[in-house]
Amino acid sequence: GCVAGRSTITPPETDAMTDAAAFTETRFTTPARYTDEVSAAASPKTDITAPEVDGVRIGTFAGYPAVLVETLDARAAIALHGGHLLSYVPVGGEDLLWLSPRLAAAPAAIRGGVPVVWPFFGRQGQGDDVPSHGFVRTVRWQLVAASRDADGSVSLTLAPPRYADLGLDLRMHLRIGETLEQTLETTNTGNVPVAFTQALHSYFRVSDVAEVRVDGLDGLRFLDKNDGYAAHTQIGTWVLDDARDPGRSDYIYADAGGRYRLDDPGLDRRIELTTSGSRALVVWNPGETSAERSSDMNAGAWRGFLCLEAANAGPDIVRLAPGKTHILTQRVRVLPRD
Ligand SMILES: O=P(O)(O)OC[C@H]1O[C@@H](O)[C@H](O)[C@@H](O)[C@@H]1O
Repeated sequence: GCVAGRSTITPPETDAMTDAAAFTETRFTTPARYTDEVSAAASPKTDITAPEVDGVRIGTFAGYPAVLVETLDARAAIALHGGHLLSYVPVGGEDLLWLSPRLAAAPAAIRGGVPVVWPFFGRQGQGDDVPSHGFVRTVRWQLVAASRDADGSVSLTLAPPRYADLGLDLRMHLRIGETLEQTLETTNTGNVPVAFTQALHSYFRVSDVAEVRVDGLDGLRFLDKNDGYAAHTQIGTWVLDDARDPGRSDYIYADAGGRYRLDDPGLDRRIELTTSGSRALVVWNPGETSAERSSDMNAGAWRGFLCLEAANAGPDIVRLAPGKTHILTQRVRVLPRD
């Protein structure tokens, strides 16, 4: 199809950003509890007590036990499996998120929504012995707190199992209202500094990934994971234009400004994503070839989403001293197209 703009991909400049010596992530070992937690997640529990908060229920969504939220401004569903936001629908609009109609059975990671990637992105800085994207996607989380705010929005706090041997503790906060606000709060509970990576791996629903564009990346350097992490410079808006596979994009943008817009003429909407505590944005779509090998996506499904991942990844590594807390927040809302 014909696209509004084209991103120009320059030849690789330097491999300095992929120099192993520049990366000093903590090498994590799988927490002792992890395997048991994953086995337990294979048979999701449904006997969850609902908090007594207006607009908050416990039910199921896409077959998963979930926290169901309804406010005057939006509806949302959060699976306890993975603490995974599955759906966010502003009132009068359509879901901002894409969720695969062909999900793999639990305890597999859920394809779509907003997977929580923590405490490492992919296997960045790790060995082959750890699961890709960390230790919280495939285990059962707890709902820790829920409240209704003065403006009618609902705030939730969820937490994955506590892995004492990790030396890090994670809490996730969600605020469901006119805007979706999602925060990963990581505390160093040990007595040594920890360097970690992470992402809120949002799958945004689009009319056709080949017809959308992403603003807010112009001039940024990015690492192409499909090209051995070679560094390139983005010129103009992001559009899907990898000649090797027209559907493929696996880019980590560095020193990113934290404000991005996904323009979708087909759905007649613009999604605005703003972030704080994050200097990386990952723009991912598997492309046709790799999507076809995937057991949890229907044929052609890759056209229906684009992942914009608010991340600390690539050169953006969080270094956290004992007792300190890091906060990554994303805010998502729909803007009118003009
Ligand atoms: O299939 P998974 O584990 O959910 O990962 C999906 C993708 O997630 C992206 O964040 C990575 O950059 C990709 O390389 C990866 O393929």
